[in-house]
Amino acid sequence: MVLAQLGGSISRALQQMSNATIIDEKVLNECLNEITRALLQADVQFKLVRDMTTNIKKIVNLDDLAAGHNKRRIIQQAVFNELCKILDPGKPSFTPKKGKPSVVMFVGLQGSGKTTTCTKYAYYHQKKGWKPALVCADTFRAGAFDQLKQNATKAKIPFYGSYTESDPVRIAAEGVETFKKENCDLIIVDTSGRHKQEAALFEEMRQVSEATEPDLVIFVMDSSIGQAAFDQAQAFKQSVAVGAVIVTKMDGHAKGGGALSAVAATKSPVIFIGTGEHMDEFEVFDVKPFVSRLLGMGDWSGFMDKIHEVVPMDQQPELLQKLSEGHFTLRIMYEQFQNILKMGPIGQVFSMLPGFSAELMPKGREKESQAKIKRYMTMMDSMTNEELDSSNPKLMTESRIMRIARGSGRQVHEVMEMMEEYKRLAKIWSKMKGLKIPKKGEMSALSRNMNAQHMSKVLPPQMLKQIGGMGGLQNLMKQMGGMGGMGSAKDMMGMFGGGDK
Ligand SMILES: Nc1nc2c(ncn2[C@@H]2O[C@H](COP(=O)(O)OP(=O)(O)OP(=O)(O)O)[C@@H](O)[C@H]2O)c(=O)[nH]1
Repeated sequence: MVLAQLGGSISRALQQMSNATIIDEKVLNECLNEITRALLQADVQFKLVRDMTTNIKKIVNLDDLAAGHNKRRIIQQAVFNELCKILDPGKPSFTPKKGKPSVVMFVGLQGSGKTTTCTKYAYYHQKKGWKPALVCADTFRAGAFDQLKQNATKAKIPFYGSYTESDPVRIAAEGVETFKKENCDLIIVDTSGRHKQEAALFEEMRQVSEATEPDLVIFVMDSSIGQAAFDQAQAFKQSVAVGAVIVTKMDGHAKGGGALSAVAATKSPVIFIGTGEHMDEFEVFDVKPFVSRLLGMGDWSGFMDKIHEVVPMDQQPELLQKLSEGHFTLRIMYEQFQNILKMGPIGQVFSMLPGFSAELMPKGREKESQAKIKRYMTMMDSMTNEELDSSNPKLMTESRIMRIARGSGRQVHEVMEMMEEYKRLAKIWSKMKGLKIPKKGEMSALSRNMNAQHMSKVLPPQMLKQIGGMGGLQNLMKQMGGMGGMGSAKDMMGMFGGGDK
């Protein structure tokens, strides 16, 4: 994840500081020096880093902190606030309203991902019932119109452009006019990529803006933008009224600090992030959860949303009932695997938990574990209903195992390995036996039933250790209660137990 390394370094600096018996000025300075180094290494602009550390020092007055105050928490909070301030200047951007025509113009450096992002933005709104349209005012890059046309056609979004007209101002104005007449409520204007050194192109961008009178100008920026980020972004802001930012390619491994600087230069909030080349790899951006995850402080609301997204509430009681009776079948394991795959990268989900940073989850291992899950599912596809619904592994005789291996095109030892995995999970789940199941509509009661003791029994030891042992777990559960109760123990354990092995 972009910025993961930065987040990891900052978390480590804070951790080191909290290991000190007394936090005095010297310890604080050392910690801030570490944080400064991490920010500079990640390409954050020097002035921004200096301002940030000055502000932290101003907020954290060690003399004023009464004994007993959790100094680490206060410092961590100050770092958190400063990073949030960079990504969100405090004033929200213009938000288009459904049914009311708005013009949104996209600008940015060459290759930043504008054309791709325009379509993602249109598609996102189309799915929510808007009537978007795309105008290609990029006459500079050969193929830009074709690219937009192709994307728009795929998403069934109307588009406007020309192979012959070379004046982008004219195309933009005509396109906007056309779509206004067609009652489109979100008219998106894609422009050519340009650098601040290209004065003529900047003048052209200003003219496109003048001709189309956009309600919102979005600055699209590639997360791998380096040290030059601040000046480039500032140049855009000075020429057109940039009101929001979209950071693309957040799925890569860029250092990402340049993007932080560029956002600061535009004094505009980040509203979406691009997380892949596909149309739906596009997410609404929320500053606090993002920074929280970055610093390994967790994102409870995101975590809960993800869980509810994967298993709808109405499907949970039935499963819990079976588990409380001690019936962990292969079919349940299959469904668990389906949930895990639906949930997307496990690392991303774990990074929402306090104490876990995305950095901790090696990408390679994640791919491997997903491939394994898919392999197991293929083998289970060759099983009979009776086998899937039984919780008696003895049913799986040698001849059945050979049959399943043949049917799924896998090796016998692989089927046996899958059965071992089933037994391991069944053992973990057997500890759920006797759990009191809340009635429908009483799901939050589950969080009361599910005490830390119960949880500690089912979590893999290394996971429990990372959470901070029993104490950490109790804290975690307390926070869960504060967030309205855990959605389902099944989901939580499904991920811990079945996800990352
Ligand atoms: N991995 C990844 N790739 C992306 C993302 N957004 C865009 N891209 C890729 O980045 C490349 C450039 O994207 P374009 O949309 O063509 O960029 P552009 O800003 O319109 O380019 P110019 O018109 O030359 O300025 C393409 O290969 C896209 O598929 C993203 O979020 N993640």
